[in-house]
This record gives sequence, structure tokens and C-alpha cells, in this order.
Amino acid sequence: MRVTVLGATGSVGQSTLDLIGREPGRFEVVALTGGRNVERLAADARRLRAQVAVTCHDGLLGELRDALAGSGVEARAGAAALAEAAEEPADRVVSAIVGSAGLVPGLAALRQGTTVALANKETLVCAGPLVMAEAKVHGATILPVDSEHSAVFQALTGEDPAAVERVVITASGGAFRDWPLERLARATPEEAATHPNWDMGQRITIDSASMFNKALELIETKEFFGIAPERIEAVIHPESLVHALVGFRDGALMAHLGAPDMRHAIGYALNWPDRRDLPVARLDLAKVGQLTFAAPDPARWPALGLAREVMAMGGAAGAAFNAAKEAALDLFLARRVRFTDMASIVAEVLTTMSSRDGLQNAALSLDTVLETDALARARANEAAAALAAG
Ligand SMILES: NC(=O)C1=CN([C@@H]2O[C@H](COP(=O)(O)OP(=O)(O)OC[C@H]3O[C@@H](n4cnc5c(N)ncnc54)[C@H](OP(=O)(O)O)[C@@H]3O)[C@@H](O)[C@H]2O)C=CC1
Ligand SMILES: CC(=O)[C@@H](O)[C@H](O)COP(=O)(O)O
Ligand SMILES: [Mn+2]
Repeated sequence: MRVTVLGATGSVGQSTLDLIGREPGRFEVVALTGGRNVERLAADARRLRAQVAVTCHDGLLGELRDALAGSGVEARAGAAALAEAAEEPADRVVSAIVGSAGLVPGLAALRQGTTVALANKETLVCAGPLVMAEAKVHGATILPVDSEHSAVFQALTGEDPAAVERVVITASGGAFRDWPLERLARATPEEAATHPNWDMGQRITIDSASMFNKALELIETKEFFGIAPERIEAVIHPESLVHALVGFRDGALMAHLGAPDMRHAIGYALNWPDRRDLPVARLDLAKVGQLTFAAPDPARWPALGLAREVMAMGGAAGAAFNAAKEAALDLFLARRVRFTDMASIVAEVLTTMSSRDGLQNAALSLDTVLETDALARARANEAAAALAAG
């Protein structure tokens, strides 16, 4: 099987390479892409005998070439090279870049009619209708890798979509689930970047603490499965063992359980439509003992309410929401805004852009999405400046 991994140096990327490395001879690695971590990219490209290694940073081409000298792996750099790598013929393209930067290369792969294993949820949040339409036109398949969406996909296999009554995705509650509300404003990036159950990249881990990750996932569920927003629920489940549940018209609720290990969802997408052995821990339910669920508190996690507003708006609202969230996260990481300011900034951007920039009426093309993304980042920085000015 020919495989390309976009975002190979990250958390999902490394879990993917772990699976690939366990089955020598089964996979032919076409392209691996990364960003700043040229050393890791080159080492993995050598070890797995990739045809091409690409860093998204033009300025790192020399470093990548040096690191690959004598290996036979071709070094490339820059945004265009990244999209070209995604277009190389492959049986699976794993889309695991973080942020809206994953949209263009993911779309490039879909336009080749490739089967894309999609971890980059931002692709669907920013441009869901466009991406799903392009996949259809080009005969491409999207397999969800986000754990909740892989779980829903598995629960739906063989079922009549018309019989689905609701979809429930679970949320751990992140780092601050049990913190007193008044302490949240003083939370540091280091505290937010500690997940209770999953070992993930820094950005998604902080998004779990703010619940922006689940907000993105509500939108991802709507766009990928075509389910009406009022039929999609998020429930707090601190153990992260039940990933999602699908409710049917007869009242049956089918749950997907598994250890919090992304190699399950990644392996499922690599092996689909088959199931093969995967090196993930098996749950001992007697040891697990009990599973707990609770309704999310809107005061603690305003991001969920914002996601509902975005789904109601439609148009380019998803692109603005995601970009404002990314910009607010950058500001939080730079310690220029407080943890709780992130939701205020995103809310302000949505309000401003829906009244001044016609967000909800935008016809969704790639250009509109990219323009909206850039504008929302600028608006988020304006909102942060206004907050700082008091
Ligand atoms: N981690 C997880 O368990 C899960 C992740 N996801 C989703 O998967 C995606 C990846 O997450 P995760 O693996 O945690 O992220 P990481 O931050 O660990 O990795 C991100 C990857 O993207 C690369 N990258 C960063 N910026 C750019 C850019 N501008 N252009 C091209 N490549 C870039 C990084 O390169 P480098 O590091 O070399 O700079 C790295 O390879 C996200 O969309 C996330 O929401 C979904 C479910 C679970
Ligand atoms: C593993 C995965 O899919 C993450 O998106 C996970 O859902 C994050 O955990 P939270 O439930 O805390 O957001
Ligand atoms: Mn998830």
C-alpha cells in the first residue's frame, strides 16, 4: 500500500509511522511532510525509505537536503511542494497537519481521487461543504481519523443513515474540568497543555482544555456525516474510553469503546475496509469499573455555544471561527491574553464579521475560505488589542 503522511513529525503523524514501521514490506512510503522538525523528518524518511520528504518552510530546504544526503530521499520545501506531495499517487494520504494549514494539501489529495485518512478536523470546519463536494466530484473517499468521528463511522457501518436519531460525541473535559471557575483566568499555557488521557500535540491539548476542540468536532460531525446540529450532542466523559455513541430511531444507542490511543483510529483508516490486528491496549471492563457522564457546563466552556452559533450561520462562519480560535491560541501561548479571553475574542470576531463582513452569506470557494481565514486572524488581533486597552 502506497502511503503519504502529511504532518509526519507531529503526534498523529508519529503514531501513523509507528504503525507503518511495524509491518515492514506492507507499506510503500511515498511522501512524508513536516515543518520545523527537519531532523525527525529526515530520520523517518530515511528509516522508512520514503521517496520524498517535504518541509513547509522554504528556508529549511538546505538543512533538509543536508540531513538526507546520500539517502536517496528527495528533499523539497514550501507550500507548493507540500501540495504537490499530497498529489503524488497513493492509496492513502494521512492528513495530520495541525490547523487550517492542512486544508490546501488535503484538498489537493482529494482532487486526485485519493482516499484521505483525515485527522485535520480544520479541513471540514473551514470548508466542509466545499471539501465534501470536491471529494464527490473526484471520486475520493474521506475516512475520519479524529477518534470520535472514527467511532461514529464504525457505529454507522452497515446501518441506514435515515435511521439515525442522534450522535453523541464525548469530551474528557480537559485539564481544567474540576478547577474552580474563578481560577481559569490565571491558567498558564503549560497547565492547559496537559491532557488527562490523551498524548497529543500542544495545540489540540489546549483546545481540549478550552473545549474548542469539541466545538470544532461538533461542526466536523455536521459536515462529515450531514447530521442536523440539533441531533448532535457533546457529553463530558472524564475517562475517554467511550469515544462516541450513535442513537437510532428504535432507541438503540451504539457505543464505541477503546483505550485512548490514536493508533486505533489511524489503523482503522489505514486498514479499511478490513480490520487487522492493532497494537492497542484491550480494555478490561472489570478493572475499568465505572464510566461516568455529565452535561457540559456552558459557563466553563462557552466554546460549545459558539459552535452552535457557527453551525446556524453557515457560509464562511466555520473558517472565521477556526481562524479566530487559532489566532487567540497564538496570543494565549505568547502570554498576551488570558485563557478565558480566547472565547471572548472568538465571540467578538464572530459578532463583528457577521455584521460587517457578511460571513453567513459568503459563497464557499477556496478563495473565500482563505480570505476569511486571514481576515478573522486580523479581527482576532484587533479584539485582543481592544481587550488590553480595557
Ligand atoms: N494528536 C491527536 O491525538 C489528535 C489530533 N487530531 C488532529 O490532527 C491534526 C494534527 O494534530 P497533532 O498531531 O496533535 O499536531 P502536532 O502539533 O503534533 O503536529 C502537527 C504537524 O503539522 C506540521 N505543521 C505545523 N504547522 C504546519 C504548517 N503551517 N504547514 C504544514 N505543516 C505544519 C508539524 O510540523 P513540525 O512539528 O515539524 O513543525 C507537524 O508535523 C490536528 O488537526 C488535530 O486537531 C485529531 C484527533 C487526535
Ligand atoms: C483523540 C482525539 O480525538 C481528541 O480530539 C480528543 O477528543 C481530545 O480529547 P477531549 O475529549 O478532551 O477533547
Ligand atoms: Mn477528537
